[in-house]
Amino acid sequence: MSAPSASNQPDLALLGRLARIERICAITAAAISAAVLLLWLVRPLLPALDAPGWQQMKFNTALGCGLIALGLLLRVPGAAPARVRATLLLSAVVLALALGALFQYATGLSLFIDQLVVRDPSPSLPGRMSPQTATVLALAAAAMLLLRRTSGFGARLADLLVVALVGVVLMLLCGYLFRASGLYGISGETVTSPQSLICFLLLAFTIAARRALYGFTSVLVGVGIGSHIARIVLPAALVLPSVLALLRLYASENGIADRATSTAVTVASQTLIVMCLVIWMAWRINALESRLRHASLTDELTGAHNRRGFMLIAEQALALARRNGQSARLFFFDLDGLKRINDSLGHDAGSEFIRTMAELLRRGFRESDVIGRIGGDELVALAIDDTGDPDQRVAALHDAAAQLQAERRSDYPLAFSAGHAPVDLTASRPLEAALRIADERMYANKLERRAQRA
Ligand SMILES: Nc1nc2c(ncn2[C@@H]2O[C@H](COP(=O)(O)OP(=O)(O)OP(=O)(O)O)[C@@H](O)[C@H]2O)c(=O)[nH]1
Repeated sequence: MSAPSASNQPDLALLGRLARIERICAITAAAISAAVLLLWLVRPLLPALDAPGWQQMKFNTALGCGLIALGLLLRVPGAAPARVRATLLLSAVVLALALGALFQYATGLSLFIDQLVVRDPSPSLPGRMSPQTATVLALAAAAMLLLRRTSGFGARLADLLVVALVGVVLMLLCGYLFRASGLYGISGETVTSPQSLICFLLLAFTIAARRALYGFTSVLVGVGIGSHIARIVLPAALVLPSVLALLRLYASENGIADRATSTAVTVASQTLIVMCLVIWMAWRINALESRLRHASLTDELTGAHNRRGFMLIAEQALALARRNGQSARLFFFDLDGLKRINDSLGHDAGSEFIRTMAELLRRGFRESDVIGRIGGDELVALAIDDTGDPDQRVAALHDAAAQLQAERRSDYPLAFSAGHAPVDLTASRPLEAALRIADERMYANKLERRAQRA
């Protein structure tokens, strides 16, 4: 995995909510497994419990689910090393049980693990978990063993195991939903019971969510734009195919529509929904991108463009002016005595001075002119098609500053030095050249004002 970027940082509030849901899922799976284990243990004493149903979940399956759930409850982030070791031990026991069952199916040999604790009255393969159940438990246990790997082969294997686990459990769920019995029971004796399926769903969700702290699925809990979009689109991607397929099944089974019609309607609806989702995603990404773009080009203190924003927008304004045959003039302002104000009245007063100057420029120039703060106390304005006298404009700004100072009874003079230069639109780098000249003239003005004060 690549190094975590700012966008991949986890959303902590979301992680907190997810942790609560994980806990509920793990506790529910543990409770179902414990109930089934208890029934198996008391069954010899209470023959009435021999009614079929609950026994479909074998003792070893319930034990495996219970141990995985217990491991998830013990191995919360930041758990003590002893708890981590206990979890690894529990996972290893489940892995051994599951692989043992698969070995028995593959070889026909018996490892005597099926009825190790309780006796199962089933006539065929008593006590043996189904192959698909053994697969789920083996994947879950192996994923638990590698749950916290963040790099290298172990991390990739953990991610692969989690994807495989979710895939197998989804296959079982869809088998039930669409009555494709071959998916959840190869034969009558090797059926995954509904109670097992519920446990598998809860455990697969919890393991995948827990892995989100360390691996592939971490993108789903990040603060970035991609994570945000994925969180909204993923539920639709998970649920939509099943809902449409179920509707199609219902329509054709109840004679509402023939197979061809229901297929056509399903495909058309799916296409329409996916199309709307893609368009919505594009809108959302563009909106988030422009917010980011705006933030990266804006000076937080004044709301004017920062240096990068000013250069970008001013270049565009100049290109337009060149095309329209308009003139342009650049004004350069530098606050007087900001350091002294900072030192005597505090940084907040200094920042307020900068904000006030930006406000004065906003009022003194047209909305279509480009205003920016390109340095600590340096502000600039690009005036397009400005036919007025630039010195008069600067004088008007000094007057406005003096008036504001009187109105606010400001503790310091709202004083600034200014320089301006016409932008030569035929030059190779007109903006940079005008900035340099206007800066030099501003500095000359600053020396003049200092000399006047002295
Ligand atoms: N409060 C505040 N101060 C800032 C900010 N950015 C830069 N400064 C300060 O502005 C001061 C600028 O110092 P100088 O360039 O010497 O400018 P000056 O004190 O206005 O001096 P003259 O330009 O010669 O009048 C520095 O002390 C910076 O730390 C800001 O965002 N807020």
